[in-house]
Amino acid sequence: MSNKLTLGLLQLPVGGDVAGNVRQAVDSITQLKAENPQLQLAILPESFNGPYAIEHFGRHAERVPEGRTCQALSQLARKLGIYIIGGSIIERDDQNKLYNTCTVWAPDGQLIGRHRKLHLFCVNIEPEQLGGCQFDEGVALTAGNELTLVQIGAHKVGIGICHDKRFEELARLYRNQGCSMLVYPSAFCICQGPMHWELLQRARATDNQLFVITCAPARNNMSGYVAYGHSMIVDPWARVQREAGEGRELIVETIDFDMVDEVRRQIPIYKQRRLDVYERAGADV
Ligand SMILES: O=C(O)CCC(=O)C(=O)O
Repeated sequence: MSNKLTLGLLQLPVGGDVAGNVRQAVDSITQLKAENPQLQLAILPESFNGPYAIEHFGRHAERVPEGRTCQALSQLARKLGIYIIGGSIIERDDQNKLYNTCTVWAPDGQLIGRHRKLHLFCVNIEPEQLGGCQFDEGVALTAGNELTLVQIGAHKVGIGICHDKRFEELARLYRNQGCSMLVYPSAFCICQGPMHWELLQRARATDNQLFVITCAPARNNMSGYVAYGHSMIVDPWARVQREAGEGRELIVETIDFDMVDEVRRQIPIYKQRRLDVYERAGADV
């Protein structure tokens, strides 16, 4: 049985028109599937339906799964018969709290995962460092409290959103629970992107010996928050298998999960861990 999966990364520009952003996502996924009938999974960027900006979050928030973006993704997944990892949207719950949420849709249109970003993005980087970056999602958003593991075909996939990928503990927990792929819809900015984007992705892959996938918005120099782009597929050897540039780009790639077992067999670090020592030293592993 084939252990392969064909996936698409949609590195799309995001503007202020929510309906237009959703239409663009639907049209682009439809086009990708028409040109690549073998496509099984489409992945969208963080905040793909509205600007990634504190003052915008409340304006384009919606209920999950009743909201318009969610319904569009559900119908599209069913129509095309594919999985969709729906980047992220701003979710509003019944207590009016807002979350940065990734929804995951099965080929029958059912919602099979809802990940509320666990680690809210909060940095204050001074301008001397590549122009600097100040952001505090906690001003507007509430953090999630759950891991989100979904089944894509035969494969267990762990979901995180952008800043979540800085936290090795989360990736380790997913690995412990049997994941062979981690997906992080993301939107690093042009300050931290050059320093940490690829490094973090390859680090998570090296530690856990699995595929690590990111999908980012296209760069737009006119927006308040300038995204770095560079959507990327890193394989379980921690090699960059595919990488987008900065602009709008649709990537289709087939990944082979046999590689996960191959790496784990040849470099068996998981079995070599000294849990006895770590536990004695106080680690919660
Ligand atoms: O962790 C970072 O440096 C960037 C994170 C980010 O942009 C986000 O979480 O949206």
